[in-house]
Amino acid sequence: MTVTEPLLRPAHDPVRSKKRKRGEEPPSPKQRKGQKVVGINALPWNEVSLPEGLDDAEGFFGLEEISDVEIARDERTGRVEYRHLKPPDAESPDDPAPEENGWNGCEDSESKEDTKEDTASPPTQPKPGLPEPLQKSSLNKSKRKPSLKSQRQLSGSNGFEHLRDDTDQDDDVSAWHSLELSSEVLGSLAKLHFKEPTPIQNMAIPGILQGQNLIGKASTGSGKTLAFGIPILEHFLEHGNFVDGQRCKSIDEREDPPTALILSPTRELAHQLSKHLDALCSNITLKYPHIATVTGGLAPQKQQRKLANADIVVGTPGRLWEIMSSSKGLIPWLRQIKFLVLDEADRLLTEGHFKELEEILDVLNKTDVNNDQIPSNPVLDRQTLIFSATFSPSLNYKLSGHLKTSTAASNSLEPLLSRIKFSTTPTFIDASPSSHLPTSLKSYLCSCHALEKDLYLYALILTHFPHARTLIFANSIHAVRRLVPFLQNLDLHVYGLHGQMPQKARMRSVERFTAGDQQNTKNTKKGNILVATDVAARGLDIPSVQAVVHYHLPDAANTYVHRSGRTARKGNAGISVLLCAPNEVQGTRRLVAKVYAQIKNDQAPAVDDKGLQTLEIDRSLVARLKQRTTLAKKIADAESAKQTSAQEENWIRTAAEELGAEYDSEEFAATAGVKKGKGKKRRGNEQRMGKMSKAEVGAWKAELKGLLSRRVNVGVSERYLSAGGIDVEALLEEGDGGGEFLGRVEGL
Ligand SMILES: Nc1ncnc2c1ncn2[C@@H]1O[C@H](COP(=O)(O)OP(=O)(O)OP(=O)(O)O)[C@@H](O)[C@H]1O
Repeated sequence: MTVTEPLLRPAHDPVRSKKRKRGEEPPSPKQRKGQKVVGINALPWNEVSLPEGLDDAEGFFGLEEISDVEIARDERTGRVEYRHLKPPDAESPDDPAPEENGWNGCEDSESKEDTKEDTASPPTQPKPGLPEPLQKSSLNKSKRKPSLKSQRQLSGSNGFEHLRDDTDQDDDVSAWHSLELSSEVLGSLAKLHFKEPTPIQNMAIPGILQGQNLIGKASTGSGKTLAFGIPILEHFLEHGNFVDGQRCKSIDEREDPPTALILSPTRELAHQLSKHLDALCSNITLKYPHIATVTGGLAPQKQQRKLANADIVVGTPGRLWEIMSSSKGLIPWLRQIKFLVLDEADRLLTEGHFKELEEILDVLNKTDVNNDQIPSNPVLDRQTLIFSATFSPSLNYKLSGHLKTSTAASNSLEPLLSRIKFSTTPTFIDASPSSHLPTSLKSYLCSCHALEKDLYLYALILTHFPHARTLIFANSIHAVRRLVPFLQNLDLHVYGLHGQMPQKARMRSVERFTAGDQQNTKNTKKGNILVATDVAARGLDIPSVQAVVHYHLPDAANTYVHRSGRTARKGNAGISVLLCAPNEVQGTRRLVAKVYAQIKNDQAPAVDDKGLQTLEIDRSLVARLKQRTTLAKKIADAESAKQTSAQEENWIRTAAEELGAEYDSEEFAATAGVKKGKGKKRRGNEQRMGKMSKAEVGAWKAELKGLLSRRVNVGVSERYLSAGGIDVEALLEEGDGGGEFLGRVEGL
């Protein structure tokens, strides 16, 4: 039987076949020839794109289809087999197959799907006439043409598009030669324009290639991902399952264990790690490893399918454990990995996060003498690699000066070492022994009244980085939900990110924030803002984030390091500003001093506010912005209160209907206001705001629009001007159309 129409596979349904269309030719023997019979998971499934509004509703996110599949039953074994009939030249341009040696029936499109899944905008088509880096490269002996697949894997809005091969010349990568990497990997590094290894890469790669276990510390944005990614890829290229030089999986994929399992504390970081590794494979065509990303928020069935075919598994512990514990064959298969990587290890190992990781480590380390395939002690057969920018317990102090967790140990690595089993004592590498933060980062503290943080936040954005890509951190989901519409009402480009958003919306926010300067900054000169909880604090590598604002103070010094590390990456300049109420200033200075203190043998650092400068904002300017922020806040509150009360009412109506009780909306409104106890005032306010009529809110909006269209009188005094703190040209320039505040303090 041949399926020529698309065969749809909902994420949770078994495969159903369709008949060949009437009048359609059965596949010719020629078509069949050379096309291998493969397992269902090795077929090149394509994700069905859904309309934007659907998000991942009701499990439809992850729906996949396939066409031109022949399904046959082996008469001898009774086994159902699959053969994909579409020859490579008939593949759609969106799904090109490797060009050489005909179609490889063993290929899958895991990595492509990962990229697609994370990409709201359509993927960039490969550029016509793209140069042939392999032919030009002096390092590559092979004259193979790069496949369209490898070009596509670098396209799309994944943060790596700036790395795409868009030059006529390969970069000189001779600085990598001492690391003795393969020509494939060197070719990829050339394509990525990574001319030389970063210090952590220089220090970590040789040892890992020699088989060491390793704990690697280096400041944020210093290239830790490739420090472990390169040796993993080298191992895969040397030992992977290749037939005639092509990556191949047998029908029973479980026979080929994956090379590496990489664990990350957040979903965004896991997806980013996959893309980063994908980019590293840009020069590798037929031996391309399958990278499976396993995180919460996406259909588990689809991830299970991807897992079965994976060479490198990247995941968050929660979802990975969910899949592992429900699938019998997976555990012995994963036990055979050659590399176990814990990225952001100090976070993964903190209490609360550790439970599922502990389960995973337990089963991965378990000895099994009854299984021939699995080494009786799997720990001995694998390398364990651990990375972070912060390992020191001294950074785990709260503002109050107490340790946040019970990891108080004389030796900072002790807690780690006690929780993880290594085959041999790991080597500890510290690529930034005297600093936790990138040297190109400037840190500021801006003091304001606790109730005026919104106003100061707005003033800060307008006065200091109106055109920048800015990341604002808040400590609660509620604060993110409140700040996003507040800033949007002030005509700023703002997106939100927190753990209660559907995964697809989370990805979209990061993509839009990342793509922002192409979309709007060029045209409107507006900046681009992401308001996030600490889900964005670790590992996210968004290009050109110029400023980080801590709207709420970080809970510990290491959180400060990771949040601030979203800017000033790869030696670029960046600023980090802490918005602080007067009573918080002292504790904050103490906390940041821990970060800046010289670290020697991980002693408790001396209190030292070196590195943290005070940022003053002219209070008379702030006062002039107050009317705008008051209106923006009132509009945001009214709209959110309306939404909340509609949701609550809906919920109560449904519950009443289910109980067969009568529901009176007026009675509900009356009683809701008289509830006593905590939150009564807030509920009262919400009710009041929810009752605002459309006309009243409309009037506020009109008033705010009027204010935003007028320039703010900066009231610059002669003294201020002569002091050189104000950009006079900007002051005299016509407004940007948005009625923005003019003037900018240089030197931040
Ligand atoms: N050798 C190199 N040359 C130039 N750029 C590089 C090199 N290695 C990595 N990069 C780039 O540097 C950026 C930061 O790398 P990466 O995300 O691995 O940093 P990190 O140390 O893991 O940061 P964090 O601690 O915040 O997770 C990425 O955009 C990556 O592509």
